[in-house]
Amino acid sequence: MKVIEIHHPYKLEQIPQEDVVLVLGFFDGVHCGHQEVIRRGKAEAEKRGLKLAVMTFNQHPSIVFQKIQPETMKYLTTIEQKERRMADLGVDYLYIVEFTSAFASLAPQEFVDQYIVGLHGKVAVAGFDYTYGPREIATMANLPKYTRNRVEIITVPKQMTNDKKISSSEIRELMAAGAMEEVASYLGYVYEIEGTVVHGDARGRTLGFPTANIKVPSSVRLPRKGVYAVKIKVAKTWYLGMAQIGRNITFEPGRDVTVEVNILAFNQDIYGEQVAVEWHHYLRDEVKFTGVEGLIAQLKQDQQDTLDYFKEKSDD
Ligand SMILES: Cc1cc2nc3c(=O)[nH]c(=O)nc-3n(C[C@H](O)[C@H](O)[C@H](O)COP(=O)(O)O)c2cc1C
Ligand SMILES: Nc1ncnc2c1ncn2[C@@H]1O[C@H](COP(=O)(O)OP(=O)(O)O)[C@@H](O)[C@H]1O
Repeated sequence: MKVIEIHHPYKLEQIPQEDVVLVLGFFDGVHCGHQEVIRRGKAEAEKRGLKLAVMTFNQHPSIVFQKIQPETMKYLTTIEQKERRMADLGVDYLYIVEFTSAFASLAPQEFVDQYIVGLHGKVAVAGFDYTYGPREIATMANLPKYTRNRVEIITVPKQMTNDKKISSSEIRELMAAGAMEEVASYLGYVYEIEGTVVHGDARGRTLGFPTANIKVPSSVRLPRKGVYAVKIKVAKTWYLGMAQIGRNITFEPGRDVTVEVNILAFNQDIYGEQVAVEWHHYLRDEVKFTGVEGLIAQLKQDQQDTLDYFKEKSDD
């Protein structure tokens, strides 16, 4: 897959000179609904012997339209995660357009001329609610008016599970509730974050439960605070772990939220490693203990609960 980063206006030499099926969307999370749209594009591309291109943005349009501060936006996928999932879905060209005011102010006709026809889109595929300008006029229903027979248009209807629309906002709500199994069923994979192992207060080892403190970019959306059964990938190997997203309230009231993972049956120095954490199951809320004994007893219980959870899952 070739990644093409675009800053409006693009340079002609950036655009591959071949016809493509072009799939449009922001695709935060690349969830089951998104996957369906992209698979539809892939099928159309294969049918016609064309390459598959996807156009997404470097940041969410609401940063420009609703004047949201970029650092407060929390995403389900980083650009790198999105790229990997797109590559896995068989995308040939991934356009990442910088969502700037200049780009946002394109009229629908300009957008279609420059960013669908101009990117050699012979077929445009998007979800039913895709917009490319003012909500009232820049709809999928109006797209033929602007493409004027130059492009075949395929609108993918909303994808449902249990009578609910699969949407990034629904997934964000489930994340805020810690409902990670449901999150996984909507995403089509277990929610995953990536970060670097940094130094903490070196207290974990004194409790008998060393924890890898994971620094994640501020744009990464974390599940609700609490304790989870997780899997963690260290140097290409996956391990079981128990994690806490919290403030270590027993020791340091008021400190920032940290992500820490005690890796089960593991004893290595991994400071500086890039790791990935899969959030499988919410176990409990963070508790303020009156002494370390209570915390240690609870950590032993968490370890057992984690093992039980994964054992039950593998028995299914
Ligand atoms: C699975 C797990 C559960 C935890 N639960 C709690 C908790 O309920 N209350 C709390 O104050 N700290 C909890 N902690 C955080 C410990 O207090 C923390 O790991 C310890 O202070 C070590 O911090 P350090 O890595 O900065 O040295 C938990 C940590 C893990 C890994
Ligand atoms: N089972 C384990 N789980 C997590 N980290 C471990 C484990 N065994 C050893 N380590 C190492 O110990 C470090 C954590 O020890 P800890 O005392 O909690 O210190 P810190 O406060 O710096 O995180 C980890 O970053 C890692 O390098």
